[in-house]
Amino acid sequence: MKIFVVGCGTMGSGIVQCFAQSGFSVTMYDIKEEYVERGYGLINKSLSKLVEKGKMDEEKKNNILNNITKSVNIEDAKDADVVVEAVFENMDVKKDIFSKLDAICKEDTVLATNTSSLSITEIAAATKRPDKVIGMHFFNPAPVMKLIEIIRGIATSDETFEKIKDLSIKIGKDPVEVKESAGFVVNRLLIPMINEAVALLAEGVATAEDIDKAMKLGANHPMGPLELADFIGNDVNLAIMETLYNETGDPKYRPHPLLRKMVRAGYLGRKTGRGFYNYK
Ligand SMILES: CC(=O)CC(=O)SCCNC(=O)CCNC(=O)[C@H](O)C(C)(C)COP(=O)(O)OP(=O)(O)OC[C@H]1O[C@@H](n2cnc3c(N)ncnc32)[C@H](O)[C@@H]1OP(=O)(O)O
Ligand SMILES: NC(=O)C1=CN([C@@H]2O[C@H](COP(=O)(O)OP(=O)(O)OC[C@H]3O[C@@H](n4cnc5c(N)ncnc54)[C@H](O)[C@@H]3O)[C@@H](O)[C@H]2O)C=CC1
Repeated sequence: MKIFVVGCGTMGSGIVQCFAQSGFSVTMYDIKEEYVERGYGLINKSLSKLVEKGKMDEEKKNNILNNITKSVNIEDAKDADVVVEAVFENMDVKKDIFSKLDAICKEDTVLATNTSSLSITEIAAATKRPDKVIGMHFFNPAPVMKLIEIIRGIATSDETFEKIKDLSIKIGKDPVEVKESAGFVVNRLLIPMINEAVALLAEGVATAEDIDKAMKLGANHPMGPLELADFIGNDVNLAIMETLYNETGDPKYRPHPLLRKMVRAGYLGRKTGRGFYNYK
C-alpha cells in the first residue's frame, strides 16, 4: 500500500515516520524543498535518538529511511492508495488541496485529513468522492502517541472507515471512532484547558513555571499546559479555539486575548523558538 503525506511540519513528519517505521512506502510532500528537507531532518534525528538508546540499529534506521520518498510535486500522489493531509489548520487551504488531490488520485484512493478540529464534511465537499474522505487525527508526537481519532463526515462510507481503522492498527495505533463535532473528543477537552492556563497567566495568578508545575505534580500530566501549548503550536491552539467558538457560538470557548496576541507576535512555541518559554 502506498501512502502520500501532504505537509512535512510537526505532524506531517511524525506521520511519515509512523508509516515508514511500519514498513509502508511513503512519499512526503510539501510546497518547498527546504520544508521537505526540514521534515526529513526531524525524522532522521528522531530515529538517531532511538539508535543511541539502543532501541534500533543503524541497519533498521536506514531501512526505515529507504521507505521514504521526498516530493515537491503534488502530482506524485497519483499512485497513492491513501493520502494523509497535515497542512496548516485552515479550511480554505485544506479545501484547495483536497480538490487538487481529487483530480490527481486514483478513483479508489482514500483522502484522510489530520485536522485538529475542522469539519470533515466541509473538506469532503471540495471533492467528488465525499464517501472516501475521512478524519485520521494523530497526536503529537505522532510516533509516540498511541491514539488516532477516526472521524466520519456525513458521507464517509463504512468501507473507508474500516480501511482507515485497519491501517491505524497496522501502524501500531489504538483508534477510537468519533462523530463529527468541533474539536472531536481530545481537543474539546484539552485546548480549553490550555486556554484557561493562558487566562491564569494573564491574570497574574501564577508564573508560567508554577502553572505547569502545578498540573504536572497535582494532576500527573506529563507536561504542564503552557509547555504543552508551545509543543502543539499556538497557531494550532488558537485555530482550534476559534473553531470551537465559531461552531458552537458558546462564549465559554472564547480564545483568550493573550493567546491571540502571542500568535500575532509569532510566539508560536517550539517551532519558532519562542512561546510561553524561550527555546533559543
Ligand atoms: C493539537 C492536536 O490536534 C492534538 C494533540 O496532539 S494534543 C497533544 C497531545 N500530546 C501530549 O499531550 C503530549 C504530552 N507529553 C508527553 O506525553 C511526553 O512529555 C512526551 C511523550 C512528549 C515526552 O516524554 P518524555 O518521557 O519526557 O521524553 P522521552 O523519554 O524522550 O520520550 C518518551 C518515550 O517516547 C519515545 N520517543 C520520543 N520521541 C520519539 C520519536 N519522535 N519517535 C519514536 N519514539 C520517540 C522515547 O524513546 C521514549 O521511549 P521509552 O520510554 O521507551 O524510552
Ligand atoms: N501540532 C500539533 O500538535 C497537532 C496538529 N494537528 C493538525 O495537523 C495539521 C498540521 O499541523 P502542524 O504539523 O502542527 O503544522 P506545521 O505548521 O508544523 O506544518 C504545516 C506544514 O504544512 C505545509 N503546507 C502549508 N500549505 C501547504 C500546501 N498548500 N501544500 C503542502 N504543504 C503545505 C507547511 O509548509 C508546513 O510544513 C493541522 O491541521 C493541525 O491542526 C493535529 C494533531 C496535533
